[in-house]
Amino acid sequence: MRTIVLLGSTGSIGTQTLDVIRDRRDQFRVVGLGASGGNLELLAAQIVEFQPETVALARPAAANQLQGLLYAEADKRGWNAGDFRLPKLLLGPDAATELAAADVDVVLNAITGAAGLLPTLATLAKGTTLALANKESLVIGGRLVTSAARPGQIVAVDSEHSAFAQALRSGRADEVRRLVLTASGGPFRGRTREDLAAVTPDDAMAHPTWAMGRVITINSSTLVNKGLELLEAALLYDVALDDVVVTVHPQSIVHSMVEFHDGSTIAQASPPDMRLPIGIALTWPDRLADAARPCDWSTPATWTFEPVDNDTFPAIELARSSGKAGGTAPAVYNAANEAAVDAFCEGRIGFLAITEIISACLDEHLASGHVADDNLTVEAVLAADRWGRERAAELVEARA
Ligand SMILES: NC(=O)C1=CN([C@@H]2O[C@H](COP(=O)(O)OP(=O)(O)OC[C@H]3O[C@@H](n4cnc5c(N)ncnc54)[C@H](OP(=O)(O)O)[C@@H]3O)[C@@H](O)[C@H]2O)C=CC1
Ligand SMILES: CC(=O)[C@@H](O)[C@H](O)COP(=O)(O)O
Ligand SMILES: [Mn+2]
Repeated sequence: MRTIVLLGSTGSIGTQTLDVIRDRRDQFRVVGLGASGGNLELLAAQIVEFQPETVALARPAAANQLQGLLYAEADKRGWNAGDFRLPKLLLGPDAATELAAADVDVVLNAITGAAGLLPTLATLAKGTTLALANKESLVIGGRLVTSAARPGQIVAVDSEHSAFAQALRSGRADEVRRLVLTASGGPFRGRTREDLAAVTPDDAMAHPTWAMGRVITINSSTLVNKGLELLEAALLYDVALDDVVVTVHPQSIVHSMVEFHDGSTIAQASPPDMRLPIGIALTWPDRLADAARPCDWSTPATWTFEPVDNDTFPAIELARSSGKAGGTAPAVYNAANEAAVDAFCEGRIGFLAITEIISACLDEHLASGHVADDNLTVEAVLAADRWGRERAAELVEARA
C-alpha cells in the first residue's frame, strides 16, 4: 500500500491521478489533498470520496464554503454524521508546503506554475519520493532542486520525461548520446508569424492531442512548454543542454526517445493518455498494470517527425539560452511567461507578444546581472520570479 499526498488535486493531472487511484484502493491510500480553492465543489467531492486526513487550501477565505459543501456532499450520499470525519484543514499560501512535509510514500506535485517550488523543496527535504508534474519548480529552482534530491527521489510525471526514464533503462549513462524530446507542435504547427498575429486564446486552447489545464495548453501553443521541458530534461537526467534535441511529432504517440552512442534510438510509445506516466510514477520502478490502453496495431497508423520552426516559435531556443545563463535566468523565463499568458488570455496582448515579452525580460535580467548557479538561493529565485512578473506586467501595459 502506498500512501499519497496529491497537490493540485482538482486540476487535469490531479483528477487523472485520482482516476488511477480510484480503481486501485488496495494499492494506494490518499492521505492528503491540496488545491487553491478555485473549484470547491470538486474538491469537496474528492474529500468525501477519498477521505484524506488532511486538506491544504491556498485561499483561506474558501474554508467556510468548503465545510458547507462537505456536509452537503455527505448529505447527498445519505451519510450520517458518524459516517464521515472532516479532514484537518491547512490554510493559506504555505498550506501545500506544509502538507508536502507529511509522512507519506509519495507526494505528487500537480500544482501549476512557480507556486509549486516550495512544496517541491519541502518534499525533497522530508526525503519523500516526489512524483513531479510541476515542471516549473524544477526549471526555476534548477540546481537548488536537483542538489536537494537523492538519486531517484524525483520521478517524472511529465509524459516526455517519463518516456526518457523508461528508455534510459536500455543502457548505461555513459552510453547516452542525446535525448530526443518530442513536441506535438501545438495547434499552430505550420503557421507563419503573420498568421499568428491575430490568433485568439480559444484558438490557442485547441490542442491537437492532449486535454490539459489552461497554462500548459497555452504553453504548448507557443512551444514554451517544450522550452520548459528541455530545461527539465537536462536537469533531471544530467545531460548538457545542447544534447537535448527537439523533434515535432504531431501524433503524440512517441513520447520521447534516447539516442545511444552505437546509433540506436529507443522510443517509448503509447496513445496520448497521462494515466500511463502518472501510474508508473506512483509505482516506480515498477509498471502499473492496465494503467492505459496500448497502441492498436490492427489499423493503419502513420507516425511523422519534422524539425521545429524556431523562427516562428522562438520559445525553445530562448529557454535553452536561459538554461545556459543558469541561476535565476530560467525563473525569469517562466515568470515572464506566466504573466504574459494571463495577459494574452485576458485579451490584453496578442499571441506573438508572449515570447517577445519573455525575450525582453530575459535580456534585461541578464544585462542587470542575474544571480549565477554558484550563488543561487531560494530567496534569489523567488525575487527573480517576482521581478519577472512585475517587468512583464509593465511591458504588457506599455503595449496596451
Ligand atoms: N495536464 C497535463 O496533461 C500535464 C500537466 N503537466 C504539468 O502539471 C502541472 C499541473 O498542470 P494541470 O493539471 O494541467 O493544471 P490545472 O490548471 O488543470 O490544475 C492546477 C491545479 O493546481 C492547483 N493550484 C493552482 N495554484 C495553486 C496554488 N498556489 N497552491 C495550491 N494549489 C494550486 C489548482 O487548484 P484549483 O483548482 O483550486 O485552482 C489545480 O488543482 C503543471 O505544472 C503542468 O505543466 C505536465 C504534463 C502534462
Ligand atoms: C502531456 C504532456 O506531457 C504535455 O506536456 C504535452 O507534452 C504537451 O504537448 P506539446 O508537445 O504540444 O507541448
Ligand atoms: Mn510534457
